[in-house]
Amino acid sequence: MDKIKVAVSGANGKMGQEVLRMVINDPELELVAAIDLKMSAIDIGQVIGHEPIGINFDNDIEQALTQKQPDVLVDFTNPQAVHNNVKTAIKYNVCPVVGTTGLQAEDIAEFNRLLKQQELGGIFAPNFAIGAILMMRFAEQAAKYMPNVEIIELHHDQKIDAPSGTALKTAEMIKEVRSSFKQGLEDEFEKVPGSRGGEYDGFRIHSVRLPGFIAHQEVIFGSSGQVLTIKHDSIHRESFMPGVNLAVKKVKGFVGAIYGLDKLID
Ligand SMILES: NC(=O)C1=CN([C@@H]2O[C@H](COP(=O)(O)OP(=O)(O)OC[C@H]3O[C@@H](n4cnc5c(N)ncnc54)[C@H](OP(=O)(O)O)[C@@H]3O)[C@@H](O)[C@H]2O)C=CC1
Ligand SMILES: O=C(O)C1=N[C@H](C(=O)O)C[C@H](O)C1
Repeated sequence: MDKIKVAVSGANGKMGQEVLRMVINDPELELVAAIDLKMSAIDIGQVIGHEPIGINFDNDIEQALTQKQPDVLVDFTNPQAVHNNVKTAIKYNVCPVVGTTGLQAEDIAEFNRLLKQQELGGIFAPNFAIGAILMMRFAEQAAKYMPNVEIIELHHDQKIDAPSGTALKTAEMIKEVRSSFKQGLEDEFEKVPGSRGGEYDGFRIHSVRLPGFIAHQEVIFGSSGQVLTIKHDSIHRESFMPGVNLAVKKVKGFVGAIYGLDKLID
């Protein structure tokens, strides 16, 4: 069987390096391009404790994709870079597997349209960790019975976007099953602006950013005389790799955009 040819954008980032290791260690996959800013100054082989690879591209996604003709582009960059990367991938018939967060519903809709035009599949997953996917599913189930809810997400202090993509996806899933209403007192006021967090469909999302954290989320449900907390912790970025690996292997099997890894799991 032919190996799946994989290009990685954001290759020198925290997630990108983990993806390079995962791809290199899977005999069914072939790493063909590592794309990042200032890439030519870096020995990416050394960065990930591997012999020199010699497939570095300096943020020239077009050159990387035309020269190396990958089957799949895995993108872990930032909310500014991801649009152009995805559109370029689709233009060159490369299936995008995107972990980058900060995308809006309109972006996914546009990617879906472009993917369908080219008869390609694409996966856009705010969280690739199976534990986080279960946490979101359990929260969705709980919200049917306990509609008073708040989300607290906690991440490392290098994270650009807030709330996290995971918190937003959780909120969207809760909104689907919860009758919309505003929680708390009508005349509630904040003595320190922002102290009650961001409001989404009448409930609150809180974002904590501190060194020491990787990626964590609690979904807290309260009702009369009881509290239910559903909590997930990614304590290493390895936690995301089985999900990325699954997405890389499945993305050529359908047409259009899938939003959320839960759609690939029974
Ligand atoms: N879906 C999931 O399961 C997960 C998603 N994420 C998301 O993935 C994204 C990346 O996270 P993380 O690895 O921690 O971030 P990092 O900042 O560590 O990595 C991002 C990398 O992308 C590079 N970059 C910036 N612009 C471009 C571009 N135009 N082309 C190629 N590379 C570029 C950056 O370079 P430079 O530093 O020089 O700017 C950096 O090396 C975030 O959006 C985060 O929320 C993170 C973890 C899990
Ligand atoms: O930036 C991160 O680190 C993470 N980002 C994703 C998000 O925004 O939900 C996934 C995970 O939480 C780690």
